[in-house]
Amino acid sequence: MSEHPTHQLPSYLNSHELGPWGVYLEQVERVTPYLGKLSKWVETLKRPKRSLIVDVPIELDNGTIAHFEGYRVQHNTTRGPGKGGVRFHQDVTLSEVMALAAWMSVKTAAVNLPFGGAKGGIRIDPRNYSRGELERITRRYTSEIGVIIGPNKDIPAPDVNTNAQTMAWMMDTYSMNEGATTTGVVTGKPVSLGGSLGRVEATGRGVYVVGCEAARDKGIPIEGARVVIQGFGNVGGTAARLFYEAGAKVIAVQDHTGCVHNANGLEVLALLKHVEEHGGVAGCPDAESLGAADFWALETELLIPAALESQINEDNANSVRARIVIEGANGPTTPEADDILTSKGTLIVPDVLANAGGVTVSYFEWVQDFSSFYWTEPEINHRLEAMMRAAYTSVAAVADKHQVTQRTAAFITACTRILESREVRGLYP
Ligand SMILES: NC(=O)C1=CN([C@@H]2O[C@H](COP(=O)(O)OP(=O)(O)OC[C@H]3O[C@@H](n4cnc5c(N)ncnc54)[C@H](O)[C@@H]3O)[C@@H](O)[C@H]2O)C=CC1
Ligand SMILES: O=C(O)CCC(=O)C(=O)O
Repeated sequence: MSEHPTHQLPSYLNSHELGPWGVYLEQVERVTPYLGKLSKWVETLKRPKRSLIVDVPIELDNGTIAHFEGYRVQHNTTRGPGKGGVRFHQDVTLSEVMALAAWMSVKTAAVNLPFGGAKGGIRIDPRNYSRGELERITRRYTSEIGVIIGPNKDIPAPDVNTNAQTMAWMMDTYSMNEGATTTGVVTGKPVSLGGSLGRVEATGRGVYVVGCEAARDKGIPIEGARVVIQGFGNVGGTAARLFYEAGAKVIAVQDHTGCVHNANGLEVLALLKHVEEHGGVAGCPDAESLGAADFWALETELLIPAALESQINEDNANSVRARIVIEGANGPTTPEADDILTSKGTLIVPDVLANAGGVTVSYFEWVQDFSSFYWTEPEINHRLEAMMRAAYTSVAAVADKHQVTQRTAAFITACTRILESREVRGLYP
């Protein structure tokens, strides 16, 4: 009998040097023993279904031509169309987008939305470009990835440094190329274009809801609880406001401009205004500035990483003194840091559960666009909160049953759903 190398990964997929993709592969390794007979299919989770790298050329305001590298990765579409945001960041890589797409597959399955996972990105620091240049970049990128996106194929949404305006340009470009207005091709659009009420705040609201559930499990009252947040954009800023309004004390915030700290609690509304006016938290009045090492070592009930990947790692995990980590960001904790925190008794509510509020309301938006029937904001928030609570309860129950972390429990739930669908669909075209 000849030996066929059936499980050999393509070289670009198998290195643990590959940053976030390596982290994701490690997470899949950890869940495999819990998948029973379905583990036969686990290889499908270790390779993206489709990865597209595109050149995005535009004319800059000064008349020169610039080229940007863009990506769209569809990790898995077994349970439905690809779904996931588009990131504009100078450090975006294919490995990062592959991992972010894979986490979307796990996330949509963990909360049982009828989607697969996808993600996109452009390697650019948007702060260095004018609004007109960003519009041209977004439109050209949309045309380049237009062959693989669509309301039944893959539906982009906002992520780091993109917003409702970016989605409006994407929707308009796709619609012009198709010759028909197609609102359902992206979510996170302006409400005037078929966007959903509540989408802007949805991810932060979901973080708040599962944060309250986790705090209750740990016997921590939200009123007076200390909260430390990294990232003060869409996710971190909204979560900060909701915890602050519920009586928690947001004692420190870090963003790309620095860290600010006030042991008595920051004035979150004033801080949001300061960021709007100055572009970052640095220089905020009534707060002292803090070095990064001191920021991570702050004693706190809740720590919310809401910026980028691998921020809690083997260099700082030992110093973390948080009782609960709520992962607003995607992939903020490396597997090594996961182990260190877990051994210290820290409860980690994983990204694929904690930040699923955004894609949940994106799902509501997609449904509303298809039916052209729009829901009220209280209706949306009520459904979102119910789905987040149900997802938290079911992941916590799986964690309890198998005596594993909530991350492994969320992966067990999600990978089982994806691989069951894979098995019943079969492989042949
Ligand atoms: N926007 C959404 O609906 C969702 C976002 N996420 C994830 O949440 C995280 C944050 O996304 P958004 O809030 O949308 O982005 P955003 O662009 O609105 O805000 C990003 C924040 O991170 C900060 N930041 C960037 N680099 C940093 C660094 N090196 N150190 C400290 N802070 C830094 C920025 O200053 C900013 O405050 C990302 O991991 C994203 O993938 C997850 C689910 C949905
Ligand atoms: O709203 C969406 O479709 C996806 C949001 C996203 O990119 C994420 O959850 O990481």
